[in-house]
Amino acid sequence: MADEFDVIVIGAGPAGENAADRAVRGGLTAAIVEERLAGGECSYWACVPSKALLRPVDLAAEVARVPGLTLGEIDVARVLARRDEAVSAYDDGGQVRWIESVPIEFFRGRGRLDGPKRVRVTTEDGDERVLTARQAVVLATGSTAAVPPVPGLAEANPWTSHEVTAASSVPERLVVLGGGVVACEMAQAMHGLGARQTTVVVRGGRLLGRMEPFAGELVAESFAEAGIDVRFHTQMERVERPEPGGKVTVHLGDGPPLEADEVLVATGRDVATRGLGLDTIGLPDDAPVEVDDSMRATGVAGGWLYAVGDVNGRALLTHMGKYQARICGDVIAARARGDELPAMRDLADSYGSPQVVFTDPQVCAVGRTEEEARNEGFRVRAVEYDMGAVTGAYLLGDGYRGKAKAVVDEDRKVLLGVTFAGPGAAELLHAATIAVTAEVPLDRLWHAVPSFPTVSEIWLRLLETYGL
Ligand SMILES: Cc1cc2nc3c(=O)[nH]c(=O)nc-3n(C[C@H](O)[C@H](O)[C@H](O)COP(=O)(O)OP(=O)(O)OC[C@H]3O[C@@H](n4cnc5c(N)ncnc54)[C@H](O)[C@@H]3O)c2cc1C
Ligand SMILES: NC(=O)c1ccc[n+]([C@@H]2O[C@H](COP(=O)([O-])OP(=O)(O)OC[C@H]3O[C@@H](n4cnc5c(N)ncnc54)[C@H](O)[C@@H]3O)[C@@H](O)[C@H]2O)c1
Repeated sequence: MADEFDVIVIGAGPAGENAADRAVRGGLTAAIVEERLAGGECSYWACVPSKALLRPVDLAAEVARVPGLTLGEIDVARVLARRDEAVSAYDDGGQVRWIESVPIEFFRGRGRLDGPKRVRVTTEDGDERVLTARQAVVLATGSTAAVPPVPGLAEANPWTSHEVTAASSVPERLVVLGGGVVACEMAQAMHGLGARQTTVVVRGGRLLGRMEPFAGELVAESFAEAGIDVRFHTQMERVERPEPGGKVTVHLGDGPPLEADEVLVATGRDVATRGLGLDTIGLPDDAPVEVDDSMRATGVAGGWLYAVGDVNGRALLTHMGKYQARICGDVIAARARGDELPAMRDLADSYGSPQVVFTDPQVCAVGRTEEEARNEGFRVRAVEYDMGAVTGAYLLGDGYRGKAKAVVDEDRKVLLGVTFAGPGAAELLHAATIAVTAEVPLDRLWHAVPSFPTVSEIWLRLLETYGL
């Protein structure tokens, strides 16, 4: 095996794999270093298993809304088996074969920067090898679950996204800490699969605090109806678990303690930079790796270091990491050829990344919220519409509840952001992403006629509400 490549990527998650792939497509040689499983968090402990667990729960909610259909018991063992299939039973053979077919050289081991353009790889057995990059090193090491310093919490060995997505059984009583995306999705999945007593402990007053407020309100209503107990404005003060794996007692800032079989911590992510050798090149190792819009790390002499995906802290989403990676691989190949192509720049992150939260109701958004747009100084007008009043939504089931909001830049008459919250709303998002990213003028968007009777008629209603 060679020790010298044009590009060396550390981390074979979705971002790392795409960066290496694009560099090779651009005519370069590439190696990728992965300490665990090729495919990264997303494939085994995040997006893929969480959605495999949520799908039956989502479908059960849909069935319950259609008169004449009756849902039987969810066969949890089969749901878990399908999740195992979705994560290839935690075997990355298929991914490694794809990597090698590109061709990208695959190194299993922990990668660490060892000075400019050098990567030290340590295998599980402790063998070491130093690889040298002719053009660039790309950091794509992702992120890990953050565990806040609540007394007794770490000692109680709580679940994080890793354990909950890989669960081999469903706890009867679950306490979830956090009110963000992981907390909402996994509380819903676990509750739907049998965690009959699910309590979500939220320090603030909202679920999904980064999105338009109505989104979290609709999810909270749906949780209350389903019997998920959401405690707002509550702190987790102390946790006790005298027996490893045994019962957990969670003490809150107010009210009686909660008894549970498991605690899930879903309070955000730490970027995976520790021990990566950033100190060998004068960068901090406890913060996201700052990059410019070509994904090149700032403040590194010679400009040979790049960072894509969660590790640069721009947008903690698989599709955005992959997008950044495509830009990164193309830029590295172009610079190696001596081209400096200004078109290859990250524009999408600055518009506001699209995101789908797979709860019931589904929540999806792209661009800026009204509050963000106003804070950034845009002259804004926002319009809202009740999605349940759209014929296509009504036909999806009884009691369809949902809401949509469009945030308009009044100076340019283009959309700055769109949010939908409602059952099945996920597939509405890409139209919004195109409208926001392509800055389609509203009087042009008016001529994009939605089909009857689809939920997409919400577009027509939003534009009519705006005054078109
Ligand atoms: C429960 C959950 C559900 C999610 N669902 C979604 C979703 O539905 N949609 C979505 O877009 N996003 C979702 N996300 C976010 C998504 O998982 C991340 O944004 C995505 O995985 C980031 O990709 P990445 O390639 O940057 O990093 P990762 O997927 O974290 O991959 C990084 C890889 O680098 C390896 N690595 C780290 N350090 C080293 C080292 N020193 N040497 C060698 N290898 C190393 C790791 O082992 C890992 O394989 C979810 C996250 C969680 C926690
Ligand atoms: N469907 C999806 O797109 C999807 C699904 C899951 C995760 N993700 C991504 O993964 C990332 C991580 O998700 P997440 O839910 O862990 O993070 P998050 O940032 O979305 O939410 C973290 C939550 O924890 C709370 N919190 C933080 N510190 C706390 C503390 N000390 N005590 C109590 N509460 C605290 C925050 O107020 C917030 O409600 C997100 O940025 C998201 O983009 C995406």
